[in-house]
Amino acid sequence: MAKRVPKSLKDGKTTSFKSLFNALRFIPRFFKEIWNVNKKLFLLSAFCRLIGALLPVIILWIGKEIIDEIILQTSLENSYYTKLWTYVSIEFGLVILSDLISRAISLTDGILGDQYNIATSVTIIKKTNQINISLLEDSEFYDKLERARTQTTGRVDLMSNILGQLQSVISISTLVAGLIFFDPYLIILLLLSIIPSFINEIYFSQQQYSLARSWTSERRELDYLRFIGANDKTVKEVKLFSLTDFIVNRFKNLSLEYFHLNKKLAIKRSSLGFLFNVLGSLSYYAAYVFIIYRVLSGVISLGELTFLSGSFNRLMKNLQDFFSRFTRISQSALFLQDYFEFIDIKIDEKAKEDVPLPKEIKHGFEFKNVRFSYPESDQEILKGINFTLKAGEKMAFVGQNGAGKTTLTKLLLRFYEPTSGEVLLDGININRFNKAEYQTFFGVIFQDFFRYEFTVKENIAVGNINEIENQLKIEDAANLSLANDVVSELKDGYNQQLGKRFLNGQELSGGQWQKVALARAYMKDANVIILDEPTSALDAKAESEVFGRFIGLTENKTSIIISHRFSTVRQADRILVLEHGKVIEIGSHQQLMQNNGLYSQLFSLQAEGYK
Ligand SMILES: Nc1ncnc2c1ncn2[C@@H]1O[C@H](COP(=O)(O)OP(=O)(O)OP(=O)(O)O)[C@@H](O)[C@H]1O
Repeated sequence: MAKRVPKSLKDGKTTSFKSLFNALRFIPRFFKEIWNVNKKLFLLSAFCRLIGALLPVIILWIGKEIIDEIILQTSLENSYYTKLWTYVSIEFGLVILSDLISRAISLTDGILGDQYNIATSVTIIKKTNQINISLLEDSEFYDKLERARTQTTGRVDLMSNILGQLQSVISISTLVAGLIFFDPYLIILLLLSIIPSFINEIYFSQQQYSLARSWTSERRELDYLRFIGANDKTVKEVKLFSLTDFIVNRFKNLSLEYFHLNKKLAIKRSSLGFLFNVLGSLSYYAAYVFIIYRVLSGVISLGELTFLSGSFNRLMKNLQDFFSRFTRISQSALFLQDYFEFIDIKIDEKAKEDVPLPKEIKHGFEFKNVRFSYPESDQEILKGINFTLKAGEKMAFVGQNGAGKTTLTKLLLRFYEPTSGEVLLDGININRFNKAEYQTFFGVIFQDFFRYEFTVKENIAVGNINEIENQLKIEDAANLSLANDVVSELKDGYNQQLGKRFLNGQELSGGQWQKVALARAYMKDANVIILDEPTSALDAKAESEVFGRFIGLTENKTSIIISHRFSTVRQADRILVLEHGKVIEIGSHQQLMQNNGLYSQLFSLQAEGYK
């Protein structure tokens, strides 16, 4: 982990008000997405909110009529209560309707939110798959991905808040209209009561978001520390090396720093918030006294008093909600910006994919003066590579750790582009083929293959997921990689859950996992098979058997094997020896042994070890 530069709110990296408001421009696009997710439900939610917005003022009005009616009837000699009971029944009906509407709103919001959540998660997974691997290794990009991935609840809240805001606007307008109708001066008191706390809210929420955003990579580090500190995969080493204190201290130091900054902000926000609220209550009571005074002087009725004080109270609450929701909206809109910026990342602008992919390889691949450095690294890993891999040839890559063997295959697979030089397939630069189609040419098992915590069957089928229901093919693949031996020992056979994360999961040994992963390479009828140290964890007998089967099966197939085991390597048609990013030898086992170069030295060294 790189050394971290501590951040505070004063480090100039805070998000400005301008960017906060700027983020609001994504809202129409956001609603278009929600609309596309479920049009009917969206309309229903909007309709409920419209009704919900009009109800408060109607209920207050009916309340006023009830009180005025009571006063009127008590002053009459012959009382007549039908009108009064009608008003009471209407108010009762409206209160029930109001409850129904608010429940309907939270229900529709919940369902819409869940559906939108699913849709965005799917978009993020698909987008991540389209993005160039080199970009995935960029830490700034990783932060963006992290924010897009983790802030789904922020986006769902945003929807409720915006719809709630529209509802508030209608409610506020009707209440203000009522207030203006009776006493326009009350509006001034109302504004006085609300504006200071609004400024307080908006200022602090912007500060809080800035803090959270500038700490994205530290929060990622905290997650990572939590992961290595409490995880079945790392527990052995953590215990054995007594790493718990080291991890705990690192976690504590980092999280306490964040906690203190956050605490400082929260305390400031609450204290100022309290002061401004006192100001709000003062204005409310000033308005109340003003209204009572007008009742006492006979200008307005008692019913109107209840209506006005009720309206004022509600308006104050609605405006408070409106403003605090406004800050929440602009804050979550920043999360929205992260999401849209992520899904808008342009994919492979440079590629001119203008040549159709051949059905099969005629001549082979050629590396021409290929040089390569990893993005954001000055170190040149491949330094002018020239060689051909002929159609149908079995080639082995040999060399010491870090020589560049895996990197060579990554360029062949177009995970990265050469810094200079080119890779050709039958004389055509591989960049000119559609990348996704081109990659289907290959069946690859990487050195760091992934151990999916799925069933055995699914673990094998990931090599060609379209064939997941083809049990015969899965079993054939398992036979070739010796995974069938592993399966026969498992309680649930091919349906055995692997790993320890889920119920009834069974962990495998390193070699057993490798056999299962190797079966993936046989699942598709690939033109080229690449095996990067496929047998490193297998015992000698299993390795020789696996490799024998591989040779037999791939007789006419182009293949690359990366291995440190010379018993495997020697069976290849040709062997390419890499040292410090350069090809220093290439030829058959016999030729290289006669050369007496690095290959023959390494071979003899290993043979010595077996004597
Ligand atoms: N994603 C990456 N970003 C930056 N440097 C990398 C990356 N992957 C590998 N390297 C560097 O590239 C060099 C070559 O790595 P590569 O994995 O190709 O070696 P290799 O010959 O396959 O080694 P091994 O036998 O240990 O698997 C190493 O120095 C490594 O540190």
